[in-house]
Amino acid sequence: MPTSWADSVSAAENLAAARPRSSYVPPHLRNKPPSTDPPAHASYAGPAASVQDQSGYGGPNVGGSRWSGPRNDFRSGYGGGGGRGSGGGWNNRTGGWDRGRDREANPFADDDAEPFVEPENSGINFDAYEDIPVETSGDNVPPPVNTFAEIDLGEAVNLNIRRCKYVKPTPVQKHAIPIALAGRDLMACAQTGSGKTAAFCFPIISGIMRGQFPRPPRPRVAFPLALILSPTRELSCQIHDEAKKFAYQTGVRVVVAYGGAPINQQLRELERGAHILVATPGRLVDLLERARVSLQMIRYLALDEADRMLDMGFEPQIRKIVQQMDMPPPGVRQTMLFSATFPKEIQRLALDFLSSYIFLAVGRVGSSTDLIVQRVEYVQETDKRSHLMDLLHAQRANGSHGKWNYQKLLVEILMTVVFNYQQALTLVFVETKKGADSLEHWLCMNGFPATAIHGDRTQQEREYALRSFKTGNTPILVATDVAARGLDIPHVAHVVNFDIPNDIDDYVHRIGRTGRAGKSGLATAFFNENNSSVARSLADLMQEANQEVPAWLSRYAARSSHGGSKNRRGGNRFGGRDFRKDSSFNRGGVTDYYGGANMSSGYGAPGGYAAPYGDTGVTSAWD
Ligand SMILES: Nc1ncnc2c1ncn2[C@@H]1O[C@H](COP(=O)(O)OP(=O)(O)OP(=O)(O)O)[C@@H](O)[C@H]1O
Repeated sequence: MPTSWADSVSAAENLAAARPRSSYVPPHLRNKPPSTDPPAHASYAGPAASVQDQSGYGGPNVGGSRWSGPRNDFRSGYGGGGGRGSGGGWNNRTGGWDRGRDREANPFADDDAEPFVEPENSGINFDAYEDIPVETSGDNVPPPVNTFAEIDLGEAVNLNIRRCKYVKPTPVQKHAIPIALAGRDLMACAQTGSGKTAAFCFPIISGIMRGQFPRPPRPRVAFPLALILSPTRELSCQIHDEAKKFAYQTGVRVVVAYGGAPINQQLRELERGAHILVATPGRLVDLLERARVSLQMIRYLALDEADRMLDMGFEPQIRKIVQQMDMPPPGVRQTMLFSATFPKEIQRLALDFLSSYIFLAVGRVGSSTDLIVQRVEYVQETDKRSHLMDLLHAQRANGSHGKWNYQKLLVEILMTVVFNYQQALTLVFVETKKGADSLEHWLCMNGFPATAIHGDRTQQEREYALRSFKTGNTPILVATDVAARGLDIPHVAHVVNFDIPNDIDDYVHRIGRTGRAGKSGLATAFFNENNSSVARSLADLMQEANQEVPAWLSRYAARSSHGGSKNRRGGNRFGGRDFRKDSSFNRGGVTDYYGGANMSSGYGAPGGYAAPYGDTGVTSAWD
């Protein structure tokens, strides 16, 4: 008898291995009554409605009209049996991608070859997340879980969780997964590196596995059931890689589409069928305009880095994709927004995309994790390069010499990283593409193995640079904000903000490339007069993360708060979480949220987004 979740997964794995091959049940047949071989989980015998039953959630918007309306139409065409005559698509045993499932490449194969692999993916300080404050708001919030065993994700997904070496869910997973499995819309804010990708992927994969959907109506057109949008090509690729691991041998097919790469190959992949499409907005709009993708069967929409996706640069494209094509409206599809930062004006804007959503904040909205040791150095513009060189020299010598010395703590962190991983990686953020090229060149000329990534490089160059950095061949990466969000590079020990961003949220995301999954990291910022507009929010952020704030920075902060900070967060950054709790929200005319009213404000409506960021310096992260 299994005594723990790990034991039961292990037992299930043995069982799966022992089971004869012919007993494999493809996903489109899993909800059918059992023939000779009973399903592993009784709950899998039902359609999506049984998920709600399990959760205990009985809110009006889910149990009632939300699910009984157009969503039922989704399933009504299912069950016609047989494969499709031509083309790809799921539910087709003879002609579509199902044919190739046995040949599904093992996405875990590389992990075994990974030289730095750890015995379990629990992180050095994973328990550091346990005490983190969590806030949820909205109607009938489903209760959190403590273990993966409590969540019925299905046998195949459980096996993949084990293959990922995830021992227990992270706090955002504990809360977000039950909410998503209950069919609820969600706006989730949790710190960088805290496992948000799995938090939206697991429920999507599980929902597709247990759901019943009609066959795609047209050949050569992809009709994904889930769409995951992210702001950069590299992040989309990473989410695709992760999702393929989580979906391995579930029968759920994940396809990625992003700009800068040949479209023909992506079209071929799409033709073979895509349950889950991970995409950057620009390439997706292209595919939609070519009528090679239809969104009419979308059942799940996830926006990763949602605040970035809804800010000025991306908003028109997102509106086009979500509101002006053939995607089902809020309430029919399930929408999930995730980020580490959620400015209130973006929360307000997001109302247009959500239906009676739950707001989840793990830690304070927009805060950084205190696993990252943050240092701010006063460095004049002209001295930045030599200062960086000192810093890199000190790092190369494991912190043991050099005029730059961050005392004992720094040495400890670097030594830990060096001893644990042999190869500590350093990510240096600059503001402009030209600046990235020039700093990369200068570092190389001075004997430091550096490469660069920014929006003016070809996709091939970008991918090469990232690969070379990840593998440790080039342990210094100079980057613009194109690498600021979402990228999960395991051995980044040090993030240097050579140029401090104008937007404190960008700073939060940049430093979040280290100190991930419970491990500690170091972030150094070069501050000077040019950054005074961000002094206040930087000092507040550091204080909140229990970091030492230099006295000179506090003086800058005091000065900038008198003069009025240009930073978009202004005074309310640390004030609240769910903006629906603000009195100004209720005064804005959208008063009836908790009564279940339709919140959609539309363009120019009183509750809509009227306050663009102003000069945010977001020049290089668009894909
Ligand atoms: N339950 C878990 N146990 C152990 N490790 C986990 C768990 N969930 C996720 N991870 C690992 O944590 C790391 C960070 O996860 P992820 O990239 O999803 O973070 P994130 O919250 O999306 O970060 P960001 O805000 O930077 O996008 C990844 O390496 C992932 O494999």
